Amino acid sequence: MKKLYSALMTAFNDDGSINEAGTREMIRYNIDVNKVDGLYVGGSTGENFNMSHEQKEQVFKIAIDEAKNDVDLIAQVGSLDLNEAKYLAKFVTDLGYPHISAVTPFYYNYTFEQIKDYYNEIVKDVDNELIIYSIPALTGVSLSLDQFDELFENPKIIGIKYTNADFFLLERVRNRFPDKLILSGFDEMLLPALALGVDGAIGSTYNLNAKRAKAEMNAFDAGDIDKARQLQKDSNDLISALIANDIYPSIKLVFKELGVNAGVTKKPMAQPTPEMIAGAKKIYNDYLKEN
Ligand SMILES: CC(=O)N[C@H](C=O)[C@@H](O)[C@H](O)[C@H](O)CO
Ligand SMILES: CC(=O)C(=O)O
Repeated sequence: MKKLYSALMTAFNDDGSINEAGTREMIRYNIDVNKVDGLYVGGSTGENFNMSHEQKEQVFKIAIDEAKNDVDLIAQVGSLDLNEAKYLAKFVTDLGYPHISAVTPFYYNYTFEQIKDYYNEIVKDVDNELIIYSIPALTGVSLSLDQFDELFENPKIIGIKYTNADFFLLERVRNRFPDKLILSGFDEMLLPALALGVDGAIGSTYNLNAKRAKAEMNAFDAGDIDKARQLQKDSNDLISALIANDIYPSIKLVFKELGVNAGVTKKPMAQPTPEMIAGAKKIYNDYLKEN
């Protein structure tokens, strides 16, 4: 069975502090209504790279406290501060997170040797398994097939969250590492990723659209490609509208239409404008009301 994970959002108050109740509401909605298989905590969608260290700890605590063992949990602990990444890897492992993940270190154009050292350091002192978070469009770091192979020499590194539109590389990765966990990261390209044999998907829009994505996975597994394509088309109408309205703040605004207090994004992410709020209402009415 392929797994579907929502990339958990963090509900913020207007002053940039964490809205704990709202964050818990989103976790519950994902578990109780979306019925996702898991949550990816502290990723891009969670605005991890906007947060203070204390806020990262707070979110990791809230998520596991609310989700308990109801769904799988992956904690993204990667940081430009390797000591922080190592600390958080231990912190979430002690909290009981079954998996960790770490973004490729970015900004300084590290060599592959330095990137490899970063990953080996993060897992060295923790009894946990790590999923590489590869997102070249945001990090500028593209790993090659041979480089993934070298990272996988460490048995604690078990998979890739593959947020990359390079499907040639995805095919090469899938077939070179049949036993590794490959999770697709671009929601709008779920169907081609399924065709190449990914084990599941993690994404921001599953917060709102998990049922359709699950139905698409099921249609694909049943060999009903026409149905899967129709569902991907419907999803992409929604995803296009969310992107045009500014995706992260808009997912939170649509959550409000669903009765979930998702708070706002943290500055410098966009704060809601009247146009954005109207846009989110329209997205809800056009694509989600009947769901
Ligand atoms: C940067 C980012 O948010 N990536 C997400 C996951 O990897 C995706 O879920 C996208 O938000 C989504 O596919 C829309 O492009
Ligand atoms: C999956 C993705 O969106 C994230 O890192 O949040």
